[in-house]
Amino acid sequence: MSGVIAKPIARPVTPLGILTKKLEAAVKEINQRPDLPAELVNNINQAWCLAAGLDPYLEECTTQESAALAALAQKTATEAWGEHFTEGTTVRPLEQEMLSGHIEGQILKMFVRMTKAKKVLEIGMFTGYSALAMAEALPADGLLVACEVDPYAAEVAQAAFERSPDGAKIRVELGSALETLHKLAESGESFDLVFIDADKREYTAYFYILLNTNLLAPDGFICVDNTLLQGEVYLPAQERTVNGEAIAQFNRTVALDPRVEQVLLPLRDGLTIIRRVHP
Ligand SMILES: C[S@@+](CC[C@H](N)C(=O)[O-])C[C@H]1O[C@@H](n2cnc3c(N)ncnc32)[C@H](O)[C@@H]1O
Repeated sequence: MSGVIAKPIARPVTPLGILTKKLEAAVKEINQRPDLPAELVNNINQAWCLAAGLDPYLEECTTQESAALAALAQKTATEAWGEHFTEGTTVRPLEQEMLSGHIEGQILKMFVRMTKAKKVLEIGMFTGYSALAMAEALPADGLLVACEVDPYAAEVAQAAFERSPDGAKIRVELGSALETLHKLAESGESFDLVFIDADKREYTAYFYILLNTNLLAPDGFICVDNTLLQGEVYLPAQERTVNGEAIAQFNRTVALDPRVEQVLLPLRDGLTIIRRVHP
């Protein structure tokens, strides 16, 4: 026995991951077909190499995550999330694929540094990977408020925060994100950077609360995860899931709102960056 805990393989949850898996299946198939034209076989093999090589190359060229983040990613990957839900340990069906991870964590961390944010709001914390990544870039007197509805996920996150020198900058708000946002707005809180990553069907409601109150600081930025929703937003509308339709509507809402400017980055499952426009 090696003593190493096996890490379950994560299923692909990004357009690139799904594309790579489909190309891999096509490559297996065509390589057993000597009758196919060599150019077709070559093109499909090259397409697979292009797709499969991108994420590992991004990993290779991006600053390594801290030991605390690596340990948290490992802990999240080895939790029995399916059993936790059926046994009632979690109140929501959670899965390891929800964790943003190394590249997105480093991007969010970079945004905190670039914007010189001192107060960050995260809507949807899960086990705390993105919260801790952003907290690592905050100044010593910075604050990150993280909203999470699941007590077990919050417990895993809190344990990781206590093991990190940057964990003390994080305040967890347990409960429904919408209720927490109203409470924060009523108490006059304001944030330089907001990361939206909770219930996809509530994204538009989060967006409106942030813009209609002072929760988003006048020069603040909003980062929104999963705005490509595994490609569903640009694939035929009749094949969309409920979440896919919710994100497609959210993207339209943002695009039509004259109070903001935005860009959708094709990073992982899509990351939209939004800024309030000053007339
Ligand atoms: C995709 S995960 C967040 C991943 C995390 N940001 C990260 O990068 O590791 C979404 C989280 O939002 C939480 N969530 C979903 N709906 C929520 C709600 N209405 N209020 C608060 N949290 C919610 C889920 O329990 C889950 O932990």
